[in-house]
Amino acid sequence: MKILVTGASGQLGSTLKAMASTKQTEGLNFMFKSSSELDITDFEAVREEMLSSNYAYCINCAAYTNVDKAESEKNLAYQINVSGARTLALNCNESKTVLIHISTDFVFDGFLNTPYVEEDIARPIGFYGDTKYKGERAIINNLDEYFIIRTSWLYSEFGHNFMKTMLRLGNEKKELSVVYDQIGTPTYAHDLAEVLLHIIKAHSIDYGVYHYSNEGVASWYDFAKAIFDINKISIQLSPIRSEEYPTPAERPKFSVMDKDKIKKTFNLDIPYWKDSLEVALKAHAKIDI
Ligand SMILES: NC(=O)C1=CN([C@@H]2O[C@H](COP(=O)(O)OP(=O)(O)OC[C@H]3O[C@@H](n4cnc5c(N)ncnc54)[C@H](OP(=O)(O)O)[C@@H]3O)[C@@H](O)[C@H]2O)C=CC1
Ligand SMILES: Cc1cn([C@H]2C[C@H](O)[C@@H](COP(=O)(O)OP(=O)(O)O[C@H]3O[C@@H](C)C(=O)[C@@H](O)[C@H]3O)O2)c(=O)[nH]c1=O
Repeated sequence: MKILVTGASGQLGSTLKAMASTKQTEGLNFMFKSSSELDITDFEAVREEMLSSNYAYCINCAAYTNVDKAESEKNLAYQINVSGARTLALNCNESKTVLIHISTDFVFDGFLNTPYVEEDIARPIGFYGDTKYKGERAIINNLDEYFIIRTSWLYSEFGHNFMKTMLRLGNEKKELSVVYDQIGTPTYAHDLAEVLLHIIKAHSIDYGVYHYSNEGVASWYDFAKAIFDINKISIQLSPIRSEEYPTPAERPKFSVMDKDKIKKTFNLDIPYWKDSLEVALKAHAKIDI
């Protein structure tokens, strides 16, 4: 079975690439395309790629993910997250390829105080979230056979992410302040990638929108504290309010997602975020020597 992976050099793409040589992916024939090899905003290039190979699935790991910069690079963020998603949907439709697309908890405004379900109204408060939501709509309006997986606070040993930022700052600084009034759930990219492979191997036709993160709830402060505790990094860590850490983009105060739908549909047992963090930190230590 042939699978196209777009945005292959990013965090999730690299995670999938690392898994592609393991037993877990036997029988799956991946074609990994980085941004320079396949630009998802180039309609003709995507069309040619899809029509020339008989892909059963396309996993779209390509995205504009810089939340703060998206506020000033609106055109670029829109092109990648909205037009790119539409281009993939139209071409998947033509070539009968199932699209697995990744979206975000940042489609929600964060005003709820119970976990968001898939049917809750998306009302993004930042431009990144806005483009990700419009990207979801572009897929839903142009394709029937899709899985849109909304995930949150993705981290891993690969690419740029909060875990790696904290490890770097933990080495450089004696004191650090991290916001404690934004609540969500960290997600280890490896756990998410396993779910994507599970959906493919199950040949599922339960198309639609799903929420997936690790289990449990944390603030960014809790996440940072766990990273420092597990790695025994001694740093003076202080909890602060978002107002004390001004950023160009506002982030939702509460973006915990309810995972009942994905758990029931695919019979999943989801790891607790701190258990996965320990696994990720070990994996990071291995590649960092
Ligand atoms: N990171 C996070 O915390 C979260 C991410 N998500 C979603 O998960 C998905 C994967 O995220 P993640 O792996 O962290 O993201 P990354 O930013 O690590 O990777 C995105 C990749 O997309 C590539 N890309 C950018 N523009 C294009 C283009 N026009 N054509 C092809 N490729 C392109 C980038 O290439 P280059 O570097 O060359 O520009 C990069 O390799 C995204 O959809 C994101 O929105 C959801 C929730 C949380
Ligand atoms: C580095 C740092 C960040 N922060 C705050 C800023 C912000 O509110 C929060 C998270 O910081 P980051 O900017 O690293 O994370 P951010 O880019 O906002 O992460 C988001 O990325 C996108 C792609 C998503 O889809 C989301 O699910 C989410 O993972 O931590 C501190 O309080 N202190 C610090 O020293």
